[in-house]
Amino acid sequence: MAVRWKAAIVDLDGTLVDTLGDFEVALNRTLADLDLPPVTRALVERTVGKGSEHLIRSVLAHQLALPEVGACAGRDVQALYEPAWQRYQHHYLGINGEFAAVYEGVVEGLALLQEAGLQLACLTNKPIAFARPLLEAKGLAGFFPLVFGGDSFERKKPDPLPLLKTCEALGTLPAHTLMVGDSCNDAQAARAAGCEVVLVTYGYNHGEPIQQTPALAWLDSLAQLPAVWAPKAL
Ligand SMILES: O=C(O)COP(=O)(O)O
Ligand SMILES: [Mg+2]
Repeated sequence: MAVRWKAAIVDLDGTLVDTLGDFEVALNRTLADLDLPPVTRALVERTVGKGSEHLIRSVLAHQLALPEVGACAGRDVQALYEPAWQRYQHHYLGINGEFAAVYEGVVEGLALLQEAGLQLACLTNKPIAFARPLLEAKGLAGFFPLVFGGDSFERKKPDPLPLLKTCEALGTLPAHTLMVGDSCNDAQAARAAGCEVVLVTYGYNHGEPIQQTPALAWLDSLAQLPAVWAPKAL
């Protein structure tokens, strides 16, 4: 069956790898350094998806507002952001991949995309310095000749710019490039760039059901990708 796309751009966190454990550990070591209480995994799950800067700012705001923390001069998000970002990079790079797992069906799904003749690029909102070693550690780097992070371009998803730039690097038109992601950020960026989008149901979407987000398909596993181009195979 001929596939109408020449390339696929694949998201990382929540689509290829379940990284909530890494986020939780790196954030909680950062918060401990700053003498702030730990976050819950549920808060992390609701907050990831818009890059590390957004994650750190949101978590600091949430923890500083806890009744047990109490107001203290000079301890606001603005003042704590820079030290938090420094500690977070240190801790994240120290554990990158250790508390994370590749989702079932990912290796099979990526192999199916390759067999269908699609070029692959990984496009994540996490910093490129975190993304490359994570893909290496999880045995997925070989699938992706192109990897771009949240700091690779001027703006992050949901802005269409990173998708347009990735299409340029792939040498494909957005209309011939499929986006595979787990959140409304991926879908919004794809729509604005002119790429079709397939969403997985098992990732992180700010606590909202992903089925509310328009997409070509919502898949429980990347191994179901052929159903998108050959619906009768289901
Ligand atoms: O770091 C994040 O915010 C999530 O990144 P993602 O784009 O790979 O889902
Ligand atoms: Mg994601």
